[in-house]
Amino acid sequence: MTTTPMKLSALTGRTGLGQDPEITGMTADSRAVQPGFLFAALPGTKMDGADFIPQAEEAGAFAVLGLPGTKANVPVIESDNPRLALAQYAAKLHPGQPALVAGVTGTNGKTSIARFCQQLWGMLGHKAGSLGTLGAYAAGYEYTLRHTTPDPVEIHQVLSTMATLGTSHLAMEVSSHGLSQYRADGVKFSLAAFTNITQDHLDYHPDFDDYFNAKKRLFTELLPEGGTAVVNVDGAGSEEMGRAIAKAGRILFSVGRKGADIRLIETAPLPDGTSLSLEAGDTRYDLHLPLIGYFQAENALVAAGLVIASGHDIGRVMPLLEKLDGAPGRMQLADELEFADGKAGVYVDFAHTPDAIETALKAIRPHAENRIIIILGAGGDRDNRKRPLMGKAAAAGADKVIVTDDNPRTEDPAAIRRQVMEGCPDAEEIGGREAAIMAGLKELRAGDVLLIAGKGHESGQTVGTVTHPFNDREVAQRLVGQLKSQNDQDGA
Ligand SMILES: CC(=O)N[C@H]1[C@@H](OP(=O)(O)OP(=O)(O)OC[C@H]2O[C@@H](n3ccc(=O)[nH]c3=O)[C@H](O)[C@@H]2O)O[C@H](CO)[C@@H](O)[C@@H]1O[C@H](C)C(=O)N[C@@H](C)C(=O)N[C@H](CCC(=O)O)C(=O)O
Ligand SMILES: Nc1ncnc2c1ncn2[C@@H]1O[C@H](COP(=O)(O)OP(=O)(O)OP(=O)(O)O)[C@@H](O)[C@H]1O
Ligand SMILES: N[C@H](CCC[C@H](N)C(=O)O)C(=O)O
Ligand SMILES: [Mg+2]
Repeated sequence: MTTTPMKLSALTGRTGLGQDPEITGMTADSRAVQPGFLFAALPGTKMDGADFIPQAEEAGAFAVLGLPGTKANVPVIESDNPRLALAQYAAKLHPGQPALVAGVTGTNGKTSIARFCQQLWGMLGHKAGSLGTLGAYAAGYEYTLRHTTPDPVEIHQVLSTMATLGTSHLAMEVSSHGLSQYRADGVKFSLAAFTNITQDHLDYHPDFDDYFNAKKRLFTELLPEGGTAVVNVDGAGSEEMGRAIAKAGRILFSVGRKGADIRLIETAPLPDGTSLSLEAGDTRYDLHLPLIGYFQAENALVAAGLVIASGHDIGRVMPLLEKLDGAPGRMQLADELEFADGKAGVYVDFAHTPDAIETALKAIRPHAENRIIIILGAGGDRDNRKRPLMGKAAAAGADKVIVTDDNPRTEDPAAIRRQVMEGCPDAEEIGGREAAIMAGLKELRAGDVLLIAGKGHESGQTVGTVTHPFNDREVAQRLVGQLKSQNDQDGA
């Protein structure tokens, strides 16, 4: 990571500050202040950062950034939008980023697309990276993140490190929280992509319009004029987003069934993937995508669109889709149970919104000769209005529903389960996630599929404020192992 200590005046462009200390770092958390730091006193959702100015000064802050009227004993930089100012200053203090950064937003599909872009660029010979829910990755570099779109200081520390390592292409997820909190406003985007918008995060956004408008910022404010925006035209909200993009003078690259640039003509499920027939210009491509589920095809096309818009020939990019690996925990086959008359697949998926539950169940249906059993819960301290809708989508698309705990966080797990079950009153309720997975496995017969939804790649389950190790795939594999050895013993 590059940090360029700067005089406060040079960093902020402000003069007449009285003192002009050299700033060596910055943070919005008083607990992370070190001598020489600028402390950003941000009004938050729970607390007011201005209340922590004395602690920041005690820890050695040389300056404070805050709303007009902020008082401190060190120089104060007043700003009507201190979050935006923090993002701009972080980009200056930690300079450097991959030359090409593509931002990906939408309710579902961001992580998958970021991962696919990283792989495609890599296959085309670039040093490529991805940043988002799974963490930050580039060749020889892995960094754990607590957020899909981290705070601006962390973003620019990571981007600056990636640039130092020679990363030239980066796909990064830009969440609606990130957009409404200006976390990524210091990033220079060349490209952006939109997947879809359906209900999520209405605990944070006052209404759906606010959620939509936050996502729109990526295209109308962060992507510069003349930049290209790739849109999945089959995604909910894509028409309105497309109009906003065109109105703002950004170039629209559309993919999907009604895509102008890449048109999906036909798709069919295969035992181990999806067949795609596409048209781009006058050329037709018949491909075998090694990923299960139509939604993966949508995401792969958006990724291909970004890579083509980054300057690669479509004829070179398309065949590479046949080599994509799925993102961890997204419709991933965890294990199989074998019976005398056939097998039953156990899949792990990260569906944690009503639309994703519906989509994931539709995606897996062609792979179930018999029943689909779904295990789901809902995260605590998150949008509670989506819970009954998730339950309803589960009941509509599966043959049997088991409602269990996701990450209850600081909420009462039983109360969350009750809210999910408002949408699926006939579901079986099993609080412990491991017990629920075991019950799901024991239900399986030949031709059935078990879909364990909601936690995907996650390596822990957060109960209260403590995160216990828990990974759906590993737990499922261990329990399948137990069942197999039990069956072997019974059969012996
Ligand atoms: C709702 C939300 O997004 N909150 C984020 C926001 O917190 P906030 O500004 O509201 O914080 P607050 O607790 O009210 O405190 C106000 C200020 O006082 C400061 N403070 C507080 C205590 C103290 O002792 N000293 C101090 O300086 C805080 O650092 C903060 O700057 O800014 C914080 C610092 O960046 C984030 O850690 C925090 O994320 C919370 C923990 C969170 O859970 N966020 C999730 C919902 C989130 O951002 N998710 C998105 C979307 C995921 C997806 O769709 O995939 C993500 O990008 O991950
Ligand atoms: N294009 C899509 N349309 C609808 N559902 C999708 C799509 N892509 C993925 N999904 C569903 O959403 C889940 C999460 O996918 P992914 O992690 O790629 O999305 P995300 O936008 O990064 O999610 P998050 O907001 O949690 O970071 C998948 O496991 C799948 O169930
Ligand atoms: N980035 C998403 C992930 C949710 C995953 C799910 N397992 C949950 O805990 O709700 C969020 O923080 O809302
Ligand atoms: Mg993600």
